[in-house]
Amino acid sequence: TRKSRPQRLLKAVEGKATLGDPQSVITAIDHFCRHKEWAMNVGDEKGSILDSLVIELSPVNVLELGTYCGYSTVRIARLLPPGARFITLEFNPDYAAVARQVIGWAGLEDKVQLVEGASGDWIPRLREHFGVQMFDLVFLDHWKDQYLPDTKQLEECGLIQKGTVLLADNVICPGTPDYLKYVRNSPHYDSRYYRSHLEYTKVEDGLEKSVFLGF
Ligand SMILES: Cc1ccc(Cc2cc(O)c(O)c(C(=O)NC/C=C/[C@H]3O[C@@H](n4cnc5c(N)ncnc54)[C@H](O)[C@@H]3O)c2)cc1
Ligand SMILES: [Mg+2]
Repeated sequence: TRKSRPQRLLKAVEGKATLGDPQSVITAIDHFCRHKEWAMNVGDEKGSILDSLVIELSPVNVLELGTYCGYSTVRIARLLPPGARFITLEFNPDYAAVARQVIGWAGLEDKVQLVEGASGDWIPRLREHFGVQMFDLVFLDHWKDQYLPDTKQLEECGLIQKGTVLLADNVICPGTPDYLKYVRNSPHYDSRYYRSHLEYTKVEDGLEKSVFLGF
């Protein structure tokens, strides 16, 4: 059967990137998505905002919701300090399989734990299963209507504590109106919008950074 778009994206990485070189994997994916086939990676423009926030935060415990092909996983993992722990959740087995290979091609498999499953099932189990107490950074990039319920579940499980930074992709396009209203109106979050564009296009989109201030 015809290869899927993620499989074609992986072929582009294998054809163009240098094994063990994360930047070449990022460049190969961006080139593929800009010149061959668009794909819903955070992309180079929003990706550089993500990079600067990861560098500034230097997080020890990171959670990503929605691995897809692993593009943002590689962007984040390549900047993490030694000893950091990075868990990324992906419930589509085909996407997870591609992401494992993309992460492996970047040589970052030792920095990332890709968990195949749904965020709703796994969030309540992260503490006892991985021994993680709280997350310094959560990158939300999965189904847009899942951002709010998953954030509330992370709060309830005590995985969001004072200082935790939530970084949400696509708050304009496709948009996450209920999530945005929640973090912007809540007295427990200090929220800020980083204006950018939908990956590989001129359409407006952006990232929302929300710092949890404690209960
Ligand atoms: C109208 C319109 C359409 C598309 C766009 C363009 C556009 C631009 C973007 O940057 C986008 O992120 C998106 C977008 O829809 N992203 C959804 C991404 C899902 C991935 O996450 C996985 N997943 C979804 N729910 C869960 C879950 N609970 N637990 C674990 N994994 C989950 C899926 O298996 C996918 O791997 C779309 C713009 C406008
Ligand atoms: Mg996105």
